[in-house]
Amino acid sequence: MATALRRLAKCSVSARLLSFAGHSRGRRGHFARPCTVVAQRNFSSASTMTVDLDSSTGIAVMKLHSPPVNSLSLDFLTEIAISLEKLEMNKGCRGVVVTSALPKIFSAGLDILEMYGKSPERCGEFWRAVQEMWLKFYSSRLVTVAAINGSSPAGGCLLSMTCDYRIMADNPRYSIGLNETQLGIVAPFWFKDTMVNTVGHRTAEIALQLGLLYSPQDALKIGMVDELVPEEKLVSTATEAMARWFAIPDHARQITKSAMRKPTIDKLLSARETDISNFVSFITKDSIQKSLKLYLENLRKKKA
Ligand SMILES: CCC/C=C/C(=O)SCCNC(=O)CCNC(=O)[C@H](O)C(C)(C)COP(=O)([O-])OP(=O)([O-])OC[C@H]1O[C@@H](n2cnc3c(N)ncnc32)[C@H](O)[C@@H]1OP(=O)([O-])[O-]
Repeated sequence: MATALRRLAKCSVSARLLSFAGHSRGRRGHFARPCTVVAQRNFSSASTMTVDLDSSTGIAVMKLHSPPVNSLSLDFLTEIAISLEKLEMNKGCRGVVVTSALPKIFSAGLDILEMYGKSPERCGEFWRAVQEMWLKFYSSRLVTVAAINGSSPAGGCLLSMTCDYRIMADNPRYSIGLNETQLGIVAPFWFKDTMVNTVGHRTAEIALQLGLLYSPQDALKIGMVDELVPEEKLVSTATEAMARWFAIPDHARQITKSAMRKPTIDKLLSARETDISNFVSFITKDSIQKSLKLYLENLRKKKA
């Protein structure tokens, strides 16, 4: 299953390059044949998520469902990327709302168990999937709205920041931010760039160094999220928000999105392999493995 998913994901990379307005030719200078995707009105992609496309509105709702905390493992990242790819290739789809099917948690971020005690090869494979998920969302032709219905640390925050618009449930028990330094690890340059593009350089500098997690109210103040609503109104508000974006001709909006995001995307595309080897040599260091072990133990103690 995992191998099949990853094979499909490779096909998906080519499709992303084909589908994104403004730069449809891949960096390697060739067109690859897109994957064949059967358009469906409503479909479930896998047990770890549901994707429902309303063909009357063109809005798909992607609900993440990987208990206990929607942590982003290699397989889950691959499934998310493939699901977005299928929607990209469906002409009836114009926008996607990303949310969680789990109570209180949007996503706990990258699966720490994918970074702890794993072989360098596996770490490299995992990191490529993280990159792929980011590339796919950040360059999506679709209008993407994150409906953040729970805590969203680190990679969860990153996923939401790849979207065009973020709406969070107004619950002070939830938090959001890039807290990597609290784990003794470092957000790579493209996490940092996404944060800078979202909240500005100075705020990102403080937030990243201190690994800050913000309450929804504070996240709204710094522009990490765009709107707060009561939790029960989250998905309906997200679909309403979508109408503002749909009112703009798709091609004009897509080319503008590309112009805003292309330099950040190109920076990763031109350094993908180096970024993977940097990650692998960093994460497999004894000192970093010790930090992760300690963090995992603390998570478990907190639970006990
Ligand atoms: C360079 C790299 C960049 C890195 C980027 C990242 O995203 S780094 C990621 C940074 N992410 C973070 O720092 C977030 C850390 N997580 C949290 O802060 C909290 O879990 C929570 C607020 C998300 C949910 O609180 P809650 O009280 O509702 O739930 P709970 O706390 O009781 O956890 C339930 C179970 O899930 C487990 N588990 C949790 N997260 C992860 C994970 N990411 N992965 C794997 N497992 C995880 C937890 O150990 C426990 O397992 P057990 O004991 O049942 O075997």
